[in-house]
Amino acid sequence: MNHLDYIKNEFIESVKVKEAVLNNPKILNQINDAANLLVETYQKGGRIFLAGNGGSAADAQHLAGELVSKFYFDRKALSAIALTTDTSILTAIGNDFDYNYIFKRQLEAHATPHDVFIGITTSGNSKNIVEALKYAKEIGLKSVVFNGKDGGIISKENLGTINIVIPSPITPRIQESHLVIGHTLCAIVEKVLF
Ligand SMILES: O=C(CO)[C@@H](O)[C@H](O)[C@H](O)[C@H](O)COP(=O)(O)O
Ligand SMILES: [Zn+2]
Repeated sequence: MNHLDYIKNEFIESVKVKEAVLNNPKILNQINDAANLLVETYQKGGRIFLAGNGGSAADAQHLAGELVSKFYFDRKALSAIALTTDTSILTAIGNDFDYNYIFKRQLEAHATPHDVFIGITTSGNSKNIVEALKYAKEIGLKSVVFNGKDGGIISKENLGTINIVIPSPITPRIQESHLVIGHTLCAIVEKVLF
């Protein structure tokens, strides 16, 4: 079978969403603000916590890896913790409390108002991200949301300090732009700090 037209179309659609971001000054400024927030957080000794579900859990881990290990060049390790990786903690909280609290409870354990929480969701509706953001707001922990579609509950309830909504209704297309943003933030953090 020949899938070439389908393959080309997938790339075209991916590029279109990225172009929409490139031509949206509001989103570009939000990414700029997020970069400055991360730089300031590290300069003051803070840490970054990240979370998401499914593919966005993988993105959270991917970006934590860039910061803790290295991105473009070797430099001091930066503290970044993905809240998606410890199955004992995740199953205990899910089992003993509720799946909606798997990230909030970990923030309660580890985060301070000097840190930043990055919540990754394509719908803005995932309850465990919503609960984590509500808690962050409550304790004065700043947050960056990689969001999409109509921004969901997170946009309606204004839960993120910086709420970046990718203008697409398609989950994978949104995730692809989230990754460009995440990589760009890692690059800026590394460039400014080292
Ligand atoms: O990677 C994908 C789809 O590309 C899926 O695993 C996707 O991340 C999952 O369905 C998530 O549960 C969706 O959650 P969210 O983006 O709405 O917060
Ligand atoms: Zn996916």
